[in-house]
Amino acid sequence: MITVENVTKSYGEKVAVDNLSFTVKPGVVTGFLGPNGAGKSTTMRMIVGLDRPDHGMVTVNGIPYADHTAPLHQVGALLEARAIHPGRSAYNHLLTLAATTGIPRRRIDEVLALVGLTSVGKKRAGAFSLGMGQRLGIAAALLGDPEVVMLDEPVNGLDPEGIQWIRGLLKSLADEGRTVFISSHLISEIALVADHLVVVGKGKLIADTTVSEMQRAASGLVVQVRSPRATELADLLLDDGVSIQSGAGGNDLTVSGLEAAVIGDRALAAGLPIHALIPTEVSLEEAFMRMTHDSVEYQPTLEASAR
Ligand SMILES: Nc1ncnc2c1ncn2[C@@H]1O[C@H](COP(=O)(O)OP(=O)(O)OP(=O)(O)O)[C@@H](O)[C@H]1O
Repeated sequence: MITVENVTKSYGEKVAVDNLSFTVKPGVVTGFLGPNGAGKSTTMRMIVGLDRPDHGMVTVNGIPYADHTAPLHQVGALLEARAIHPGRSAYNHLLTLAATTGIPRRRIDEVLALVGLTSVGKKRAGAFSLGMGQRLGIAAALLGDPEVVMLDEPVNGLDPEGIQWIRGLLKSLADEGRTVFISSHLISEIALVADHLVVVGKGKLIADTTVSEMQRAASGLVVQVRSPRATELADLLLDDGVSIQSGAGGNDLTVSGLEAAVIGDRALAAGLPIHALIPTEVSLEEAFMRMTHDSVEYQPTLEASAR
């Protein structure tokens, strides 16, 4: 279990994490999602004590990381900045980590097998592909047989087979009762591997939800409506948070911000006929973009996005 409570962290004037609170529970894969610069890596660094909150508290299994007597058994982390000596073999890289933390040698063979690198364990890590490098990073994170596994952008750059592999691995770690916490700035990546989502933007919590709830909430809110009295209906529905676009024929409306049932009820109450009422499927990408639009730190300028 990871608990982040009212955490704020600034670098100079820049507020990287802003009064953030959430809990990551054991037994499920939780995705940590947000646009670039949202504060994900900063939060993860605070979880493993590489950075200190200015305010608030971060605990792992009830106590701050630094206060654990055997922290590698508590949290295994793969953070973005990986330091692997390119001339060293995968085995020796893990041996160095194990030796400095009192982990027995046999565990190295176990984690190499777990990530599918047994046959290349003696090869130079410098010759590894991106996917093999990711596997080695994950092997290092699992070395201490940790209760909490935390990986920063683990799917980044993996091919479909690699993604499928990591999905299976993360699910099996969660099924063993571990806490699994992974970050990404792409919802398409995280939806493939996570069940629960913590969404942040500009250092603040935007949503603490499941992938399916997020899809459902976003999907229901764009509705295609057809009515021979569309203009009157549009006037009736228009309100704060509701946007309406008219179709070319004059009878069609695209209503965002109201559920189909509410539109139907209001039309009935006003005696306006409805000929079609169709909730539109919104992709997860669109749901995520809507949710985080105001929190994207580096918006493309109109000129750049038009190019
Ligand atoms: N050591 C630092 N010094 C100054 N500013 C920093 C430092 N670390 C992070 N920041 C700033 O804090 C904000 C949050 O950065 P962070 O790396 O935590 O975001 P992120 O969500 O992990 O982004 P990404 O998806 O791009 O990795 C950014 O604006 C970043 O520039």
